[in-house]
Amino acid sequence: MNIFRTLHRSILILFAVVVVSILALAHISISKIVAEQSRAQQQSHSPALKLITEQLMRPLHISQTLAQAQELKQIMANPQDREQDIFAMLARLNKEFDLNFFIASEINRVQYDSKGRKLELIEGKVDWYFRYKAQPETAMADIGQWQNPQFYIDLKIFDEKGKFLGVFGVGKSLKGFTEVFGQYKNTFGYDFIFVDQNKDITLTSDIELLVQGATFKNLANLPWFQALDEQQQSQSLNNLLLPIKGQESLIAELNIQPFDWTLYLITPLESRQTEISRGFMFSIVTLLVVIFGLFLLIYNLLYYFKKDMQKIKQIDILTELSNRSNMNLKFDELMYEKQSVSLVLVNLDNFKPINETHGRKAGDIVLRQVAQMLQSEVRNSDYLGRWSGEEFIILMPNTGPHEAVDVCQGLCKKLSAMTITTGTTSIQITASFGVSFTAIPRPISEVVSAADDALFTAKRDGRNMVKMQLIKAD
Ligand SMILES: Nc1nc2c(ncn2[C@@H]2O[C@H](COP(=O)(O)OP(=O)(O)OP(=O)(O)O)[C@@H](O)[C@H]2O)c(=O)[nH]1
Repeated sequence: MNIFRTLHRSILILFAVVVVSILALAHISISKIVAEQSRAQQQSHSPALKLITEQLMRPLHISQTLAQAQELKQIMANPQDREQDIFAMLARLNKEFDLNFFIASEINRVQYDSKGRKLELIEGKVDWYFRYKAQPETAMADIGQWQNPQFYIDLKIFDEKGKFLGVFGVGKSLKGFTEVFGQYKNTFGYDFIFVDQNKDITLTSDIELLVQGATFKNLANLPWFQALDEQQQSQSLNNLLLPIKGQESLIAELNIQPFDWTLYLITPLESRQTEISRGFMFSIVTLLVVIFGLFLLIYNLLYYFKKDMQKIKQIDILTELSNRSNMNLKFDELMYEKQSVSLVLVNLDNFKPINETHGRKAGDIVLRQVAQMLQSEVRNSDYLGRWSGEEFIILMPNTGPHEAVDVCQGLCKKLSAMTITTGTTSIQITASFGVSFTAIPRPISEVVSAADDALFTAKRDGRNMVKMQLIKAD
């Protein structure tokens, strides 16, 4: 049946739509997760870069710029005569940049700082100076002054002829760093560990790892680093996923070129998971809403198909009139309501020869046009249906048999006057009518049987006429 094919096809199309939607949404969800993941990745890096720029690069940049100044080189070439100028310059810089500055002179082996202090650079006593002097690097970052630890950037100063004049340095209290790190940790949930070329932890957001006294903690002593195998320890730790302090954490590694320091950015996955899962949940909810929407659509379509099929089941396909079973139901309804009914059987005369002469298709056209004509002519209160092959039935509620006969006379006349055209041929038809009546509830078979008798009489008496047969007991 066509309806089944249509239903089948629609379900297949819907199924395809559902599958395509799920695939599309899955794709979108994955893209979202990846985007979220990348965003979280970037978000974790960008504040770190900002921190490096503000806290490390700025002092470096300031000191590098100042180290180029002729005034500094002149003072450092002749420090013993210009001590006042040195202190005045350092105090001025301190005021301007809010950093501690110092000059360590090679000429008189004295260190001057912006707080107005002087310190003799004696070998064996002031370690850093002689250690640094011996190294080839011209810029170095270090932690010193252990009573109040400072982060230092030291630059070697040379005169025009390349003679070593000493060191110009910028210092920043470690306390300031700890505060900034604390803020970053609260906002972004991650830890910083800066290590120098010896893997000594110079700056960190983890207070437990901060330098104590004059001793640095070393990366190699941290439990999570020790848990790595030798190969991992010697390679980059970038993108390693490790349990650190009981939390799965992702490590990002950044090299800070000018000092040959390395920054390890440790992000506990939990902080990222919340963000990513938020995006993921949104996609899942969207997916469920779409699936639910499609489900509702399919459900409604099936519902309407079912209704349509029920309707189709009650309708004769050729004539589109109510079929026999539907007319049986209508009759039962009228009986249930205790209505009197006239029942009419309308049988086309000599229909077999029409089929034989003009073909069955033409016969179908005749049946369809007769059905249309009868439908337009019966009263609004009447029910018309196809009873069998070339036979129609009319139920006339609350209509006496004589009134029904009158209505049928009119129909009989109209039918005989009808010309049906099928392609090039015109066909004339007539019909015989058998009328019966019931005033009380009865089975349809009894009423139809009486109408059939009347119809037989009409046929026998020459066709194209209306006959009535009442049920004996009435
Ligand atoms: N084209 C067409 N023919 C049908 C259909 N249903 C039944 N018929 C034909 O209707 C014809 C009925 O023939 P008969 O029962 O001999 O009746 P008749 O030729 O009309 O003669 P009377 O009723 O005695 O006037 C048969 O040839 C059936 O094949 C249909 O749906 N379409």
